Amino acid sequence: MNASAVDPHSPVAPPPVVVARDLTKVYDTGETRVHALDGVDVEFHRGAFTAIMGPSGSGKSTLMHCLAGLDVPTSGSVHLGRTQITGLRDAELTLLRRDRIGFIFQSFNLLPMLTAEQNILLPSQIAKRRVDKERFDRIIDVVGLRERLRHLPAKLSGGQQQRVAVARALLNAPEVVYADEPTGNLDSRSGTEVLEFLRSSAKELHQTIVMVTHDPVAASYADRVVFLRDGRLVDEVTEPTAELVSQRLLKLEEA
Ligand SMILES: Nc1ncnc2c1ncn2[C@@H]1O[C@H](COP(=O)(O)OP(=O)(O)OP(=O)(O)O)[C@@H](O)[C@H]1O
Repeated sequence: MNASAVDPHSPVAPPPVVVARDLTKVYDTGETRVHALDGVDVEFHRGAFTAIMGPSGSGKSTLMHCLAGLDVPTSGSVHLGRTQITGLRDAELTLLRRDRIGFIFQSFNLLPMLTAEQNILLPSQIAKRRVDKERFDRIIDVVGLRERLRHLPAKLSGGQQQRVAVARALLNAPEVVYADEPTGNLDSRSGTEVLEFLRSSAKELHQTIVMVTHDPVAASYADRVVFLRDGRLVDEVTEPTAELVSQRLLKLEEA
């Protein structure tokens, strides 16, 4: 069965992969206190592809950073599986991010002197992790990089570079992949390729993906879109279309 089709409210549904409870983040700059997150409760289930949207300054990046252990919330909790990541020490967080979370950024963050293949394998080498050859081959074929494995990043298009970054993030089958504006630097054709790949890896590899985006078209590839305003989760759409997402976003910006 397709894991993304699991009803999360069913009594036999598996527990969510990521759970945030009453998450707050206050930035105190001396003169002002900004409530970047103001009591956010959210869950992400295995194989779900979720987009986080909201007007500029609504707290999207702060939420993703707190979920991923890149930033520490002022209060509230975040669990990844059974691990409560809020409260972990820096060294423990570093290992957790390395071993259990995948990251995709707007800038592809590839090392220029390494080939596509070497870039994809690098995190596993650093972590001294055995590479699952079958998964490697499957991912390479799904992202369509077979003919490009020996190329340096400079010889690849932007879309191909981002596909290398996506393959790198997925290779270790992390419990969750966080993607921060993954198509922000891509032309629309390359962006579509990357989004289609993210969608198929959620559906076919049951990969849990959480993506921050400003783009309603990008968000329409997700199964669910959650909307933030002023640090609060205020709306949600399942099976989104770009039109529906645009309308909801417009409503938030006008409110
Ligand atoms: N380091 C910081 N110090 C002070 N205020 C901050 C800091 N980081 C973020 N903020 C504030 O917190 C709020 C949420 O910021 P955040 O970057 O999470 O929003 P966003 O929705 O990701 O915005 P954008 O869409 O513009 O990237 C904003 O008001 C922002 O100014």
